[in-house]
Amino acid sequence: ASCAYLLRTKRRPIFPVVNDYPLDFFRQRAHREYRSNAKKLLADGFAKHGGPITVLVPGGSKIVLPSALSDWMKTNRDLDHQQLVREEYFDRFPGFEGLRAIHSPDNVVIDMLRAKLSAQNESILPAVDQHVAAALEEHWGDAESWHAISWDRDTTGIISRAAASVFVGPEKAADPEWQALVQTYVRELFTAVGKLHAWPAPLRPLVQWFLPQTSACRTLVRQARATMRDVVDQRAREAKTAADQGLEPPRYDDAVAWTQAAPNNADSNKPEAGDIQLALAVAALFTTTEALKQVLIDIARHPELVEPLREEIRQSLSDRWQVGQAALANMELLDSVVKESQRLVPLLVGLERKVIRDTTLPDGTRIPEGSHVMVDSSDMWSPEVHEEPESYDGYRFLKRRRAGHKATQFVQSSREHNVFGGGRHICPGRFFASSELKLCLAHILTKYDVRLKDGYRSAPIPSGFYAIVDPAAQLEVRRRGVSTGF
Ligand code: HEM
Repeated sequence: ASCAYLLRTKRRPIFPVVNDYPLDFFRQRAHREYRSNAKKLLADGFAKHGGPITVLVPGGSKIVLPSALSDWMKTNRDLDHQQLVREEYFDRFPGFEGLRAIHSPDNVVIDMLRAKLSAQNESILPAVDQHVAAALEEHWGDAESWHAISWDRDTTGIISRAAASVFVGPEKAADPEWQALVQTYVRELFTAVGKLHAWPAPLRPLVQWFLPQTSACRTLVRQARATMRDVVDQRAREAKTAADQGLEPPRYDDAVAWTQAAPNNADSNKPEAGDIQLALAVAALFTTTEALKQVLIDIARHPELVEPLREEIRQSLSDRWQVGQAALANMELLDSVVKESQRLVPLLVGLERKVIRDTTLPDGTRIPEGSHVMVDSSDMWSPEVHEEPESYDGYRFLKRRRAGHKATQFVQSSREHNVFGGGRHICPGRFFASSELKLCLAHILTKYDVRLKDGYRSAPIPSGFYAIVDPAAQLEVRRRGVSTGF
């Protein structure tokens, strides 16, 4: 047994290990504690050691640094987020092209998001607004009596369509087949990644050929590529016809058009249009849907927030439902509510990086190449940062904003709230996520009442350093007697 232990321990951990137990030769207890008790492991570890710690996780170990080292992490070029995605999400496997395209060498996806989905872009908002309205009608219906929604389908469906209005454009945004394709891809891909992690690393390249989820991903990539080739070809034909007739070609304001117009479009390294669409869905769908789900649960649990939010939405959009960036920026209480919901889903770590060459902490400790590092996120629920940190206060960030604190807005990442990461890899989709969420919630709160099923208690499900919003939440809704506008 000790030989097994020695074989597994490739290198001695440089920081104290917080889940190393006597006689736990096969690390069963270490992994169990990590999976179900990580919050306490980290809290106790930092209290005891007062500095960086190591946590044993299935397949290896991870270094967690105190949040005081966030700025060091953000600016350190020896640490890389892309390498982490490459290794931890297996982006070289066939079928995972949608993941690979996020970090394609020409950076087409991230450059496009930074340029086109900034806080300034107004032109995309009407399409998002229109698709959110249509998706809500389709998924939540118009029954004026209380009825349960299908929790995952009827939240994912709205975010997916809101995003598609900007990602894939008018031809496919409302197409149920396309919606099913991208949603299934994201689900199968993340499931496949989880399954692959359960296998020893050397076997994964073989195992991936036999998992049903990876096989589904390969099929879906082929379908996405074929569909998007048709869209691109059709647009090229339209442009040619218009040019032949001396007319202006139709204009498109979506990710298909933006990436086609990218300077290196002719580059043979450029990912296919279908891969780009899948990449956008991989980055945008699960994250934003999780945020919507949690805020819906929190609003249902705090009905006292509903009227003030409705009033703020009414004032921001005016009686004519005038959607624009200024209107969204005026929804300060809503912004605070969404950020507060995000604060309490216990994502225990942030700024995950791979060490791509040996690096040195400010105190001189060397961290070797290949290490997996991240920072502790417990400032989000620390009594030193927040009053009554365990309780939900929708006004929390609004009050902090009015009191002159920094980084109080949803899109602002900081040491105390690093849910969007930071430094050169900071989430380039956060402005869009904010617009989508605000528009969804503006429609939902204006048109629907929401509540949790009587007696139902909901809590996020922790899984190691991460957590998912309650996947079985029972949300009931009813249509109010109000149409769009007011
Ligand atoms: C509430 C929703 C979202 C959350 C919580 C979120 C969170 C994150 C986080 C934590 C990172 C890693 C940053 C780092 O480690 O420094 C990230 C990266 C990224 N996000 Fe988001 N994200 C969200 C929505 C979106 C959306 C809507 C898009 C696309 C429109 C998007 C696109 C990306 C991309 C492309 C990256 C990779 C950046 C890079 O590697 O340089 N995200 N996101």
